[in-house]
Amino acid sequence: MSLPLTEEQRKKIEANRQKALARRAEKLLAEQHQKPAQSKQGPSQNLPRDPSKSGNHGIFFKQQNPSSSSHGDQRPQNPHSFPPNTSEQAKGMWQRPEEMPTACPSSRPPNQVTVTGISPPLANSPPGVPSQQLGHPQASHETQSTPFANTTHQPLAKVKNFQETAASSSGQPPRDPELEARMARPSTSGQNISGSVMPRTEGRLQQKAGTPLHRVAGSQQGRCIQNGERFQVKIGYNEALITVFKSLPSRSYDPATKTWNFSMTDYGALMKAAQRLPGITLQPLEGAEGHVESPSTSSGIIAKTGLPAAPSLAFVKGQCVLISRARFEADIGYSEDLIALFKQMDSRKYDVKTRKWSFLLEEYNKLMERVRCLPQVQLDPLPKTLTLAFAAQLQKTSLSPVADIPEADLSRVDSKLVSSLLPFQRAGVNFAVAQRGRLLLADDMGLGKTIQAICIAAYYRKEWPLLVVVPSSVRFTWEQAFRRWLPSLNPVDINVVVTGKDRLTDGLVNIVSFDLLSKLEKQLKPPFKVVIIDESHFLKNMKTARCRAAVPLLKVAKRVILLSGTPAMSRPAELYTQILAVKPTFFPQFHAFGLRYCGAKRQPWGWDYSGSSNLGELKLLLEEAVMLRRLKGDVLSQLPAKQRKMVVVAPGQINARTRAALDAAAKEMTTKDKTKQQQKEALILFFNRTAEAKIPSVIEYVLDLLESGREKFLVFAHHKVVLDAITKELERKRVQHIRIDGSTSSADREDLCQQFQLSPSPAVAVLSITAANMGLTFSSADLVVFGELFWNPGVLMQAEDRVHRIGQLSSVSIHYLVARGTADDYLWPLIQEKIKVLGEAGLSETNFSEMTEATDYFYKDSKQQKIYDLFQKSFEEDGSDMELLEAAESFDPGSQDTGDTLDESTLMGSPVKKKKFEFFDNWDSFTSPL
Ligand SMILES: Nc1ncnc2c1ncn2[C@@H]1O[C@H](COP(=O)(O)OP(=O)(O)OP(=O)(O)O)[C@@H](O)[C@H]1O
Repeated sequence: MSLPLTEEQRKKIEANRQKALARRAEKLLAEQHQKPAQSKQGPSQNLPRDPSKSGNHGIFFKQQNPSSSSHGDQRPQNPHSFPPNTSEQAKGMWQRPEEMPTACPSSRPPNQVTVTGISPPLANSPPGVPSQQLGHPQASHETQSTPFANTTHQPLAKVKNFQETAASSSGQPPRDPELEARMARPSTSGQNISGSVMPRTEGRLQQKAGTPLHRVAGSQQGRCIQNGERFQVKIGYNEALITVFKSLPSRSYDPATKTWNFSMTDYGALMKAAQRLPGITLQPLEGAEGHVESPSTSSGIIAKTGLPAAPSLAFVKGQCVLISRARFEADIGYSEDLIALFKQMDSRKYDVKTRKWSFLLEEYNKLMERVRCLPQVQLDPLPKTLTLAFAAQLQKTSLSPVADIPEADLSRVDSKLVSSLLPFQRAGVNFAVAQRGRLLLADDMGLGKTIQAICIAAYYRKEWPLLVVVPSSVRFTWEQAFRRWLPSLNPVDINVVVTGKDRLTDGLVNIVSFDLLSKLEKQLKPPFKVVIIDESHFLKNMKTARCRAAVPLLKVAKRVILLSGTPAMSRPAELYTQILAVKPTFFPQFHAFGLRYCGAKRQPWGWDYSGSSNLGELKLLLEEAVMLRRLKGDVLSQLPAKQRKMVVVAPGQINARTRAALDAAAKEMTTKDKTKQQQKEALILFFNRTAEAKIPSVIEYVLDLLESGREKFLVFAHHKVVLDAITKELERKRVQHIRIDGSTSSADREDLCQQFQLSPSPAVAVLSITAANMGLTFSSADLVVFGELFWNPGVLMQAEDRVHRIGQLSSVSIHYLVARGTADDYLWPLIQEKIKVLGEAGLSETNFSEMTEATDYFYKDSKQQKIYDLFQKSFEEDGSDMELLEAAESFDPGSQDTGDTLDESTLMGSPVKKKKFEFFDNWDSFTSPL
């Protein structure tokens, strides 16, 4: 009597049984591999029928691979894209060569062999062999020579039959039931092959469909490794696996490394076979997981129907993408015919890294014409806009990697302006003229977009009146710039629109803010022919009133000069309105633009355009026909180390009570019979009132800078009340900032300074002119804003040098905010005068008046002269500084009897929406012309 088996023994026996089972399966595979002919005629009715007996002589059909496109669902989504006479092919019907459409020249290269009479099941393109998706040149090469002849795939097909039967009956829906139904013609044997009918020879393998094979204990693990255009399998010895290896046509054994390697054409087949071998775990190639089809795909269909496995009737879909000024790429999955066609192109190039083919644009039309003759291929053309923009390259009239831009004739423009243009600015004007006065000038901040825009506009002076739309904080700066650069323009012809009651067309040059423009929309008829839009990214949102007012105006204008250092802060969608303004015909509908460049996705709630796609191509298109962008680093050698700019801030923002208080203080200073002390007190009051009056303008300017994408900058002010107001506003808007004033301890100063220096996100350093003008390094910023002026230029320059110091790699921009009708009227010329003197004495290397638009800022009438003299005298006397400093520190507007408290509603309220600047940060990492 035998003892009952222990649990352990039972397990061991079961494991052995499974092993034997597996061995037998592999043996069967091997036998079938070695005797394909017999197996076809053997007892199993499940095996693929011999096509030579099926009346399919002279078969020639195109390869399809339902999963070969790189665009998701690769099944023919648009039946209309097929030529009608090829619909049979699209349905998976086999065709004789003589039945092939003859309208198109054969896309097969002359050396391609069409094997007749043989249609082995998994010949060169087994359905589901994923390597075909990879567009591998070698794959195409190999498969061309013996398109359908390799019968050694049959055992693999058998493996598939066995495996896929299980999978397909395990509840997985077929990938394309329609296609499956079309293909499932009755087999000649009349045998309906279902998962439950298995070859008798498989013995125990005749398990019920859906019953998975058990993995045996002690499983073997290996991995696939890419090796150039082939891949290698690293795994220990396994008989069944070797059998599979030997069944693959591209196999090669390297005795040195004792490893097998294969062409990518066999990757999918191998992985599938390996997946089903008990005890074998093969780690796929990195990034190639998706290339192994699920067992329910077309190969599974063959297993079920018992049809002679046909070469796959794959449908490949893709698109053309521009990759340089001269070349385009076919972004599409593998198709043998397509590769054959590609190889006929003289300018073809294959990129091993991306596995994509590219061609010169001059071959574009030829290629597209021929691709149209491949019914299983849908290669979407380049957008029409691109073919128009690159027409010269398509017609082979220009293949230069950079656009040739002719020198514009600027003889009609003021010579003062023309002679001041830096070389890159001159190139900018040339580009604009070459674009017939329609462009987006997207130079980095501080590169002098203003001087270029004025020059471009002046080139079209005959077409004026000119409209200049700007953020309200810089209206007067623009006025000054016109005065400075176009001396031929009579100042009375410059019309700065300040209120909704002003006329928009009063001047030859009309300067208006975005917000007023939308209010004065009705006055835009007849339309302006020449328009400048400063900070054109303000138009990025089509839904805003400013955009609705500006875009129609720009579409009909003859010349459109858009200026922005940050045309898009985060995504390509933000560029749309600006492109529309410059080139209204390019993408008249946003959706087309969104599909191509915004990675548009359909969501349950509608389309999502917040992504990005084909950015390299977008960059090329913009550079060719819309935009010019230079970064500071590109032109650094042409830039001065410091660029100063006087920003005339809006007097309209000084409210009536503050204005009255200012006027009263000014009157005090000029009233006769005042003692020296009384005059000084009046001067201090004037200075303090100025601080108070400037607060809304300073805040508006700072917020405009943030909205324009300025990430890190310093704001200097003198009065505590101004510093308080700025920090309060930054807190309100949740903008990161630090503050250093007289009350900050030395230890804290260093910490705060470090915080600012290391901050990766936008940050503002709010600093006291007198308490933070030395000993601190803020070299991570390249912009300094002076919200207030200070009478001592030495102190200002020291403050400027917080950013302009060792560690600073860029040219530094300095903006001085100057308010008309305030103490600034006197302080600014005073500062310039002092610097001039210092310069003459060799003590200062810079001259403010040469660096700014302020040359004619100061209008000296007798009263102003008197005040100016008083300022000059007071600040030159010993001790005045101290008095003023103390007075400033103790100044509290609430305690003065003006009744003026800071009303938050008067402060600029535009929220700082977007701080991170990503899209254009990466601009230069996109494809650049070859
Ligand atoms: N060729 C030049 N000659 C003299 N000064 C110049 C020249 N180009 C620019 N500047 C000065 O450089 C400063 C910055 O120029 P501008 O304000 O036009 O730059 P921007 O590109 O518009 O910058 P942002 O984007 O910050 O507005 C101004 O003070 C301007 O006068």
